[in-house]
Amino acid sequence: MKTELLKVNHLKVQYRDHKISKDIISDISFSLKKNHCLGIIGESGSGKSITCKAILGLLEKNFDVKGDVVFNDIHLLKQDKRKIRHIRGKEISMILQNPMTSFDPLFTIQEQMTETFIENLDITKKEALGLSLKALEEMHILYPKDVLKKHPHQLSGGMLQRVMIGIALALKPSMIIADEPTTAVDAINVVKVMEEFMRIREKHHTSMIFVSHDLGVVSKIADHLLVMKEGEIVEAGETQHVLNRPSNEYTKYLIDTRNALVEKFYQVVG
Ligand SMILES: Nc1ncnc2c1ncn2[C@@H]1O[C@H](COP(=O)(O)OP(=O)(O)OP(=O)(O)O)[C@@H](O)[C@H]1O
Repeated sequence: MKTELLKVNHLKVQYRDHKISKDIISDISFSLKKNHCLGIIGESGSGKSITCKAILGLLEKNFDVKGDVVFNDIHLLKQDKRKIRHIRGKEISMILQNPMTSFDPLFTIQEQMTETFIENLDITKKEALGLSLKALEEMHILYPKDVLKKHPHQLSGGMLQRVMIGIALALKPSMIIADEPTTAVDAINVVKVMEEFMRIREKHHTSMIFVSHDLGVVSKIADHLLVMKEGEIVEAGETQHVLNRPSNEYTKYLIDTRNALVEKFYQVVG
C-alpha cells in the first residue's frame, strides 16, 4: 500500500523583482506519509512559509516556483487555479500565520464560516450554522453565538486564529498545513489548541505539516522533523532522533537555545 500522501521533489523558489533575483528555496525534497505529522522548524526567514505557500500555489507572480509537488497522485504545480482552489478547500486546509488576512473584513464570522462549510461540505445553511457553533466550541471559544455575529476587526488576533483553526479542523481535510498556528494565541490557549490538533489527528487520521520556530510546540505533535536554514533542509529525521541525536550544528543550536529558555523559565517561576 502506498503510504505517501505528499511528495515534494526538488522544489526551488526564486524571487524576481525588476533586476533583482534572489534564491529563496534552494532545492528541497521531502515527503509526508498518510496519518503522519511533519514538523518544519527553523528561525525567521529560513523559508518555512514560502515552502508551504509554494506547495499550494499561493505565491504571487514574482515568485518563480520549480520542481514537483505530488499530492495523492495529483501534480499540484501543474494544475490550473480553479482545480487547485478546489483541492485547497476540500482536501487540504491551510492555516496561515496572519489570521487577519484570511478573513474578509466586510462579512461577519458567521457569514464566512457558513459559506466555507456550504461550499466545501455540501451541507445546508442550517447544518453549516450548527457546524460553525460546534467548531468554535471545540476551540474553547466562550460565547460562540456572540462571536459568530462579529466582524473580523472586532476580534483579537488570537481569537481569529482559533476561529481559523476551528474552520480548518471542521472541514476534516486529508491534510492540514499549519504555518505557525499558535503564534497569536496566548499561552493558556496554546495548550488547548495543540490538544485539539492532536485530537483531530487521532480521530480523523489527518496528515499534517506543522510549521513553527518553537521546537517545544512542534516536538509535541510531529513524527518527523525538517530543520530549515537559509532556504535549505539542513537536517531531517524522526522527531525523537533529531532531538536526542542531532547531527547538524544548527539543529544543536536550536535545541540548546530551547533548553536554555526552559531552564531560565523554571529558575524564574521557581
Ligand atoms: N513577499 C516577499 N517578497 C520578497 N521576499 C520575501 C517575501 N516573503 C518572504 N520573502 C523572503 O523569503 C525568505 C523566506 O521567508 P519565509 O517567510 O518563508 O521565512 P519563515 O521561515 O517562514 O520565517 P518566519 O518564521 O518569520 O515566518 C526570507 O528571506 C524573506 O525575506
